[in-house]
This record gives sequence, structure tokens and C-alpha cells, in this order.
Amino acid sequence: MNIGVLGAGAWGTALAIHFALHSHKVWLWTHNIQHVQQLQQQRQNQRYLPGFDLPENLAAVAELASAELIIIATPVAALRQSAQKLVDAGLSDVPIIAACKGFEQQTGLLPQQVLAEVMPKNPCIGVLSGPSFAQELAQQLPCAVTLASENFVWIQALAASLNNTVLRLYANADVIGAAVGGAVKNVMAIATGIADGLNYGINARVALMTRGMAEISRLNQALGGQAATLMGLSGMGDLILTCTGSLSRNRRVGLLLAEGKSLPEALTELGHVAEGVYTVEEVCRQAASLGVDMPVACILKQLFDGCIEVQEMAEILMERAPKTE
Ligand SMILES: NC(=O)C1=CN([C@@H]2O[C@H](COP(=O)(O)OP(=O)(O)OC[C@H]3O[C@@H](n4cnc5c(N)ncnc54)[C@H](O)[C@@H]3O)[C@@H](O)[C@H]2O)C=CC1
Ligand SMILES: O=C(CO)COP(=O)(O)O
Repeated sequence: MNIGVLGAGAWGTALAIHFALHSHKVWLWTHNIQHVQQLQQQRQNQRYLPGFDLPENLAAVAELASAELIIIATPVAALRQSAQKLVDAGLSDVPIIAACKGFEQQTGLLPQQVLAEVMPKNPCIGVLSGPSFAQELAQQLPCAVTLASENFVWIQALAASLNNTVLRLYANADVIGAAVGGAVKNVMAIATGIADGLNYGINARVALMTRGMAEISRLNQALGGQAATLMGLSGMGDLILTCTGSLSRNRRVGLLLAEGKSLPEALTELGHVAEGVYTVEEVCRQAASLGVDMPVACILKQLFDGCIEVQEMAEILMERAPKTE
């Protein structure tokens, strides 16, 4: 298959390398022309995914080209403008997958909803979600993820055609559940990183993950997602990976905040996007407007708003009135 990938960060590069190694013809586009030239000359993504050679059948490009499948792997903040570039290039009908995780800021839309707004006539819009660190996929270590779309016939066929011995793809018709799980687990990973950085222990980590899942479930239900999806790869799977895996950038932000770094300092040190930082704002806005109780997400927002210190978070959460489970 001819596959086009937009976004040459860690994830776009890992996906492009993976599909090229599995006999697909791939182009990888980024908005930064100097970065395209560096990719073309050095045949490695030194800035975002060092140590992995770009296979011969992977072309780094500055101009969008035709493709049978497009994957957008930019941060959510660049999703709308990337999709608009596709429309401007006459590629608005090409089957498209969003591989980014989060709610769009200001609109509160999930990735597939942003794509549907920009390309309303495209019948094949989906998301890729689930536990998948870029470095491990680039190393071709085994990985299983969710491909979700309302167009189930298409997404099932796509999952079957992209499936291989390294990447196992599970088709799912519940695109809301898949996208909500992928978005909100990043928020919980920052909170868990803070707890771990403050040495609160494994009990606290698992309490945060479990109660975090309760928050994700409530929001998912209010937005129309299925509960069963959150028991799968794009829910529980990605929550466990991101809250516990040392490769997680969101978790790392939490660890840096616990060390006493400010949020801007933590993000500069990270050098990659940590979507949870932006998602938390939208999650709390939606929780408030839908009447959904999301105490962990909202305490994190208070921290980012400068209303509390990291050391106060646990006490505020623990002194809430007792509840039923
Ligand atoms: N890194 C990972 O392991 C995984 C990341 N994701 C998701 O993929 C998305 C991208 O993450 P990463 O690649 O890891 O980020 P990254 O921080 O490694 O790279 C971000 C990339 O986006 C590009 N970019 C920024 N603004 C842009 C714009 N306006 N137009 C086009 N490109 C722009 C940057 O130049 C850079 O190439 C995020 O939503 C993330 O949650 C999902 C699964 C795994
Ligand atoms: O989404 C991811 C893995 O599934 C990557 O998480 P981080 O952005 O926290 O590294």
C-alpha cells in the first residue's frame, strides 16, 4: 500500500519506519523544511527518534503526494491545519487515520471529529490508539493497538491489511471510546508521575490509575463511548503503559514537576509534546459542562493554573468526602 504520514516526530517516524519495513511504500511529511533536508541527508530522525535508519522505501518529503492511506501523527494542536493542507492538495477523500491523542483545544473535539469537520465528505476516517511507545515500534518489538472508525467495514479491512507479526491491529467501531481512552490516559500519567516522583508508593500509583480509569469511564459514557472499549488496548492498555512505562513523556512531565521544576521547565527538558498538559484543560471544561466528576484531572488543572503546589495534591484528593465505588 502507498502510505503517507504527516508529522515527523517520534510517533510519525516510528510508524513510517515500521510500515516501510513491512513492504509498504511510505512518504513522511513535516512542515519544517530544514527537518526534511536533515531526514533526506542523514536518513535518521536525529531530533525526535535518533538511532533508527529510514528504510529505502521511505521518502522524507516537503510536499504532500498521493497515497492510498494517510496517517496524521502530528500533535493534536497541528491536526486541523495538517488536515486542511490535505484538502488544499486535493487529498480530502483519501482514507485517513489520526494517530494523535487528545482533545483539540478551544473546540474540545476528538481527532476524528476534527477530521470530519475539515473533510466532511471523506467516508473513511479513523483513529489509531493503544499502548505503543514509538521507540519500541521502531525497534520492531511486538505491539498491539486499536484501529477504530464508525465505518466498521473499512476499518476491519484496513486492520487486516496492515496487520503483521510486529503490529497487531484490533478493529473497533467505537471511535469515541478509543479516542477518549487515548486522550485522558495522558492526564492520568502526569498525575501518576507526580505521585511516583514524590515517593508515595505503589499503592498510591495504582489508586490513581484505578480511580483515573473511573474518571475516564464517566467522561466516556457522557460522550457516548462504550464501556467495553475502555477494557481494551486503547483504554486500560494505554493507561497502564503510560502511567508505568519509563518511556512515557507524560509520566516524565509528572516526575519533573515532583522534582520542583515548573511546567515550562519540564516541557523544555522533555523536548517532545506531552499531550496531557493541553488535554487537561479540555477534559475539565467538558467534565464541568457535562456534570462529570473528575477529581484527579481537575486537581492537575489547579496545579497547572498555579493555584496549588504538587505537595498539596494528595491531601486535597484524600480529604474529600468518602464515596461508594
Ligand atoms: N511518541 C509516542 O510514543 C506516541 C505518540 N502518540 C501521539 O502522537 C502525537 C505526536 O507525538 P510525537 O510524534 O511523539 O511528538 P514529538 O514531540 O516527538 O514530535 C512532534 C512533531 O510534530 C511536529 N509539528 C509540530 N507542529 C506542527 C505543525 N503545525 N504541523 C506539522 N507538524 C508539526 C514537530 O515538528 C514534530 O515533528 C501526539 O498526539 C502523541 O500523543 C501516540 C502514540 C505513541
Ligand atoms: O501514547 C503513548 C503510548 O501509547 C505515548 O505516551 P507519551 O506521550 O506519554 O509518551
